[in-house]
Order: sequence, then C-alpha cells, then structure tokens
Amino acid sequence: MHNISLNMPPMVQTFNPEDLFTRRCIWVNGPVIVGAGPSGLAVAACLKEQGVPFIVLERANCIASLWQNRTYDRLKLHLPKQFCQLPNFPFPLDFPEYPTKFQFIKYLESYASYFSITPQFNETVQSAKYDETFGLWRVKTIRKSHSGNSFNEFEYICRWLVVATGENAEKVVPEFEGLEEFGGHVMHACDYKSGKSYNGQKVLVVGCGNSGMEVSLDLCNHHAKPLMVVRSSVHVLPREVFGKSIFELAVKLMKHFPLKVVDKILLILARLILGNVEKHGLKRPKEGPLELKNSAGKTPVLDIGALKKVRSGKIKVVPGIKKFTEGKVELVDGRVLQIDSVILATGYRSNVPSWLKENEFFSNDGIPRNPFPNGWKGSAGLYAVGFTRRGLSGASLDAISVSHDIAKSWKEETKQKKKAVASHHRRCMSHF
Ligand SMILES: Cc1cc2nc3c(=O)[nH]c(=O)nc-3n(C[C@H](O)[C@H](O)[C@H](O)COP(=O)(O)OP(=O)(O)OC[C@H]3O[C@@H](n4cnc5c(N)ncnc54)[C@H](O)[C@@H]3O)c2cc1C
Ligand SMILES: NC(=O)C1=CN([C@@H]2O[C@H](COP(=O)(O)OP(=O)(O)OC[C@H]3O[C@@H](n4cnc5c(N)ncnc54)[C@H](OP(=O)(O)O)[C@@H]3O)[C@@H](O)[C@H]2O)C=CC1
Ligand SMILES: O=C(O)C(=O)Cc1c[nH]c2ccccc12
Repeated sequence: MHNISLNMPPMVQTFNPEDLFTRRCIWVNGPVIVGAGPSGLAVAACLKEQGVPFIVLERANCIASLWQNRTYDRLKLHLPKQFCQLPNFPFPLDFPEYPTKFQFIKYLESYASYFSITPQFNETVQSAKYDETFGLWRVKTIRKSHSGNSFNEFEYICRWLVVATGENAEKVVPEFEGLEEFGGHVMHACDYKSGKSYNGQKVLVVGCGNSGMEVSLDLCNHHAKPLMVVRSSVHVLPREVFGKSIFELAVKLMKHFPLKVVDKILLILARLILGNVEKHGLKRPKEGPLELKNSAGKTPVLDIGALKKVRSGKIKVVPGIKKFTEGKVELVDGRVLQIDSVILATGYRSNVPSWLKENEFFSNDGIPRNPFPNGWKGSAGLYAVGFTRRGLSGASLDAISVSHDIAKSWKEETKQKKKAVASHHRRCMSHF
C-alpha cells in the first residue's frame, strides 16, 4: 500500500458498551479507488503504468465479487471477448469468443497479479465527503477482521476519489403483497447458481431481462418448469446475425448512422431471425433497444436459447403479479397459479447515494448525471469508472480517461510539493 499513516491518536467516535471503535487516519498520496471489480482493477492498472500510487478498498473478501459470488454457474460473457478485456492486458489467445465466467474470473485474477494490485479486502466505504477547508476527500470505512468477529474504523484522506462500485452494487427486491404467506423458497437471481435442486418444480421467475431469461433457460435444462413474469416489455435480439455478433454490428453501424436508424436496422434483423416474439407475450418497448439502454439503462436481451423454450412452451410467459398466497401466485389478469418457488430476477442498482455525500455529479439513482462520454469526471478530484451503461468496454474507456487525468494533476502537485520542500530546505540552509 502506498500510504503514510499519520499516527494520529485514536479518536473515540461512538461509545458502544459491546464495542469500542477507534478510527485510524491514513493519508493517501494518490487516489482512493472504491471497488475492486473490473472497473476498479482497470483504473488501478492504468495508474500503476503511470507511476501513480493509490489504494483500492473492497467490501468483499475477493476481487470481482459480482462475478465470483453473485452469478450463476452457466454464465458466459454475452458480448464477444474483444469488447470485454481490460486495458493493457489481452485475453489469452485460447479463450473462446464468449468466455465463461470462470475464464473471466481467472483473467481478472491474472490482471490483478500482473499489475501487482492488492486491494484492501473486507473494507466497506461508509461515507465519503469533500472537506472544503482543506481541499481533501475524507473517506470513512469499516474493516472486518479475518475471523469476522471484530471491526475497525478507518478514515482515508486524499486528493482524488475514484468511484468504481458499479451499476449493479445492490440487488433490487420489490415488495409483493402476501409474499410472507407464500411459504415456498424465494431468492434473488444473484444467489442462484444452477437449477439442480429445482428438478420437477414450478418456478416463478420474476423479470425478463438477461438474468430472468437465462435463469429460466437453465431451469428448463434442469427439468424444472419455469413461468417467467413479463410485466411490461422487453427487447429480445439474436446474439448473432449470420454468424457475426449483433453487438459488434451495432458498434460498426453507429459509426455511420444515427442511433435511431441503427435501432431500426437491429429490429428488422431481429424480426427476420427471431420472427414475431410479441405473439409469445414478449411485447417490445416503444423506444428502440439502444435508445432504451441509453435513456433508462435497460439492457436488451441477447438470446442464447431461451426464446426457443418460450416458443415451445417450456418457458411459460405470464403477466405481472397481483399478490401471493400460500403456495400460489395471483396474476394481474386474474389467474391463480400453484407454484413451488420464486426467483426474483428483478435487477440491480448502484449504492453510491448511500455513502457519497455529494449530489451534483451523481444523480439520485447513483449514476453520473452527465451522459457518455462525459460521465467520468466530477469536480474537486471526484471520478467515476463503469457507470456509462456500456458494460466492460465502457469501463475500460473510463479507466483510461480517469487515470490520465489523475496522473496529470498528481504529477503537477508532486512537482510543486518537491519544489516547496527544496526551497524550504534552501531557506533553512541559509541560516547557517
Ligand atoms: C449477471 C451479470 C452478467 C453480466 N455480463 C456482462 C457481460 O457479459 N459483458 C459486459 O460488458 N457486462 C456484463 N455485466 C455488467 C457488469 O456490470 C460488468 O461486467 C462489470 O462487472 C462491471 O464492473 P464494475 O467494476 O463497474 O462493477 P462490479 O463488478 O459490480 O464491481 C464493483 C465492486 O465494488 C464493491 N463495492 C460496492 N460498494 C462498495 C463499498 N461501499 N465499499 C467497498 N466496496 C464496494 C463490490 O463489492 C464490487 O466488488 C454483467 C452483469 C451481471 C449482473
Ligand atoms: N450473460 C450475460 O452477460 C448477462 C448479463 N446480465 C446483465 O446484468 C444486468 C442486470 O440484468 P438483470 O438482472 O436481468 O436486470 P434488469 O434490470 O435488466 O431486468 C430486471 C427485470 O425485472 C423486472 N421487474 C422489476 N421489478 C418487477 C416487479 N415488481 N414485478 C415484475 N417484474 C419486475 C423488470 O421489468 P420492467 O422492465 O417492467 O421494469 C425487468 O424485466 C444487465 O446489464 C444485464 O445485461 C445479466 C445476466 C446475464
Ligand atoms: O451491461 C451488460 O449486461 C452488457 O452485457 C453490456 C452491454 C452494454 N451495452 C449493451 C447493449 C446491448 C447489449 C449489451 C450491452
């Protein structure tokens, strides 16, 4: 870690009869990066290359905790590999076009070790606030011990703060009337690993984004009977068009045509390849797929086989939920269906508003207000990586911009400090 402990006397923050917390102050000669997912690792690597010291704080006990702890076994990247690698370190040549989550995790581990990035694990940022008087960020954290039985509080003081906690930091768990009476097993998709234990069960999958579709498909493959809730609408696109990635095609088209035209082309191709999906209950939104991704952050589904199961009736599409009763769900169309368990594929949200004491750069939903490509730089040394709704490729672009900007001001400030020290030294010497 590149930091200097100020050795300040421990300050008693709160008095708790069971725990006496002490908060240690640590000066960081560079940025504090919050989050050790792909975004935090990418910005850390780019800073390393430019000789800027930093620290990375991570609440989990490992890097890329979303990928390691909160995703299902059959997950594969659904964009081709060239859009998913991080700066300055390509995927191994033998990786398939769509790497598995385990290959991706291995790559991230090699990435962290190649750039010698050693995050401070089990440390959750609880608040970060800009101190106007000193022109510095104060980042307060709580660190869990290895045993998990004791906690220590820290305060990091720094000039630059990089937010890399992700668009998917917390699960969204909506409230449903009667869910406590339901009695069956209920969990969020982030805790789903495989359909192994659901053999023969009727499972209500709430949500039809990429998670809902892929969990439903996995349940089918494990001989369960999924019912997938589509309460509003969804764009389903083929992952490939005539053997070529539709995402790659969209990126190429965007260089020549406006977004609305690209959306029209994507929808014509989807219709040609997938047919009319609306007759199966998968109503398309009014806005086009890329337009909707930009405006509302809603990712189109890239189909990897769920649609075939919908067509054959193996995945049953049902409308919104009215309420739950014991062993049953009542739908908005009045139908009452018997079900065994529920999987909430209801999405994720950013957690930035819960800890960052700032509301100019980030909006209430925890995403920077400025749209791409200007969403990475705030004021007073505040930065964001991985919030442009452009997946891993967007995070890599942010990491490069952020690291260059920080390196520039870090080098200027370090030079000024060195000059000040040298002139102070000269003044002291002249007294002799
Ligand atoms: C199931 C799933 C599949 C996906 N597949 C793809 C894909 O194929 N291609 C693609 O481009 N994108 C995909 N995404 C999008 C995904 O968001 C990115 O791939 C990527 O994980 C984003 O990286 P990140 O570092 O910004 O966020 P994350 O990976 O979420 O990492 C953020 C880190 O910050 C930590 N953190 C959060 N709050 C705090 C705090 N207060 N203090 C300390 N640490 C904190 C978290 O523990 C986490 O480790 C997928 C998302 C999901 C949910
Ligand atoms: N293979 C891959 O690479 C995968 C990538 N991902 C990515 O992870 C991110 C998150 O995806 P995902 O987890 O699917 O989340 P999304 O936010 O994309 O989808 C959430 C779904 O839940 C529905 N929903 C929310 N609340 C309710 C409710 N109260 N009742 C009924 N339905 C509800 C939403 O419906 P509505 O639209 O009406 O709000 C929507 O269909 C995306 O970026 C996605 O692309 C996910 C899985 C696999
Ligand atoms: O955020 C995701 O889940 C992704 O897979 C990355 C992504 C960014 N922009 C998109 C547009 C269409 C499909 C996927 C993505």
